[in-house]
Amino acid sequence: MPAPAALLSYIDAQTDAFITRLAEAVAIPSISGDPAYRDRVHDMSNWLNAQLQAVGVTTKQVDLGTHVMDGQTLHLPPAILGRIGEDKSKKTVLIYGHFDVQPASKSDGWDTEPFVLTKEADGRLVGRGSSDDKGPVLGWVNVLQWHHETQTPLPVNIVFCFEGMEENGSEGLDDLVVKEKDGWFKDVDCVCISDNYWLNTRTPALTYGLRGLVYFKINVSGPTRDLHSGVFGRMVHEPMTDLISLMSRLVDSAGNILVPGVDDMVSVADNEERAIYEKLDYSIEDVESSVGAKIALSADKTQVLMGRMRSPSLSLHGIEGAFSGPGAKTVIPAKVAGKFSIRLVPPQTPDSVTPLVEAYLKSEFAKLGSKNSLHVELLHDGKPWVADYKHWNYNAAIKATEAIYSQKPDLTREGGSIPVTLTFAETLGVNVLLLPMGRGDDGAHSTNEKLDTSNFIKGTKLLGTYLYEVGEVKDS
Ligand SMILES: C[C@H](N)C(=O)N[C@@H](Cc1c[nH]cn1)C(=O)O
Ligand SMILES: [Zn+2]
Ligand SMILES: [Zn+2]
Repeated sequence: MPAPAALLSYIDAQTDAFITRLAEAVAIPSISGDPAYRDRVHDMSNWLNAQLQAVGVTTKQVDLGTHVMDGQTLHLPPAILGRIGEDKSKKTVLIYGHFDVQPASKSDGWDTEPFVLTKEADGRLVGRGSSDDKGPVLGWVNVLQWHHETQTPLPVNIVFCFEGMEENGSEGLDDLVVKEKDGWFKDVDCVCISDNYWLNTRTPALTYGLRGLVYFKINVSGPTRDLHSGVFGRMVHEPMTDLISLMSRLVDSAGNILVPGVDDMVSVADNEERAIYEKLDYSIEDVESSVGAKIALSADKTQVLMGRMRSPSLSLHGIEGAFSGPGAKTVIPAKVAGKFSIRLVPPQTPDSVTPLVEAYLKSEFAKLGSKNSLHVELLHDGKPWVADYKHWNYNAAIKATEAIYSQKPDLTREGGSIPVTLTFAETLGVNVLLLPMGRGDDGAHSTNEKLDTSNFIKGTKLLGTYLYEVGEVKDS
């Protein structure tokens, strides 16, 4: 049965109400990576839990214990497990999403307040989390609302798993999935995650791969306090000088990873594999308009796409403890910490890459002849994931996309990471599908993050239609 026409017209009619609900969600600054905002992530868990209950979902909030961040012991935000439908004749879909967000402040260069959802004249809904991942999570709630109000049974049983630590390594969630394998997650037939983006701004996508991640912090320390550069400059080893030197040895300007062995783990694409990327609807203009500058690493679109989808990448993120304020402070910082991460692709794993990075940093540091101290920390990690896109779960999503967008979706691999994806696939032994709602230029993790109203509304219809297509699947 296709999605009922009444559901689709209800979604259109509720556009303003759905945007108002998204605005409420965006207004809660649920930044998981900043201890100062941890209570707000808890608030967000409570808010979403109430929204789910209001549309008929049975839920429980699960305490995931504590963890240490920046030297502080913090309570992890409770995950939300939900369930609606217990009909043994129907398939059971596990839906995952996250309600935490990346940090954002106006001073980063936002044109509007990041935690005030602002509707632009062209339909863009601008605000932190609009696309990653509050809009998609609320897409599911929107679909349930019609079923609840009209007392229409769902075409499938749904199990939900929503978390508030995805942007920081999904701490505690893997253990919960393993623990609930034969409990809450018993009978799950497939997984659907809406937490990534189309490749471009035109073509809907289904995603069958994610890169993994190892995120490092390299601490360099020396003096017991910050020093005056006029008094101590050229008298002592300076931590920042050592750190910059180390960080400059990690990656070159063409994106090559300089840690020996890391790039070599990945085979070169043959012609058959290149053809997959050649066929995708993408151009150098797409990447350059998304980033707002003509800075693509190559003029060859296939090369650029493979850089994101099937190659590892190393990015330098920042330096804690470095002077970054206005003015010209003549300080020698006493201790600094550089942060960088490597996105991993098969066959790389955190276990195979981490020792190479640690050994390289230690040997390069030794070459500096510095008397400062180096301490390398792995902050979090996740394995890469690739799925079988010939599975019925993908066929259902292809049909749903054609029904809503009258277009065949691109089949993509995502450059980002969602650590729990592989855990679902391996622990539950089921197929996982990524069904993105937003466009490639949404600016997730960036300033002025947005979700287009049309993507929010059509994306809601897509999620609903996908459930009806899964409900139609007869085999396995
Ligand atoms: C793709 C997903 N929406 C996402 O943004 N994932 C994050 C996960 C992460 C890991 N460490 C910090 N964040 C990402 O890929 O960066
Ligand atoms: Zn996300
Ligand atoms: Zn994210």
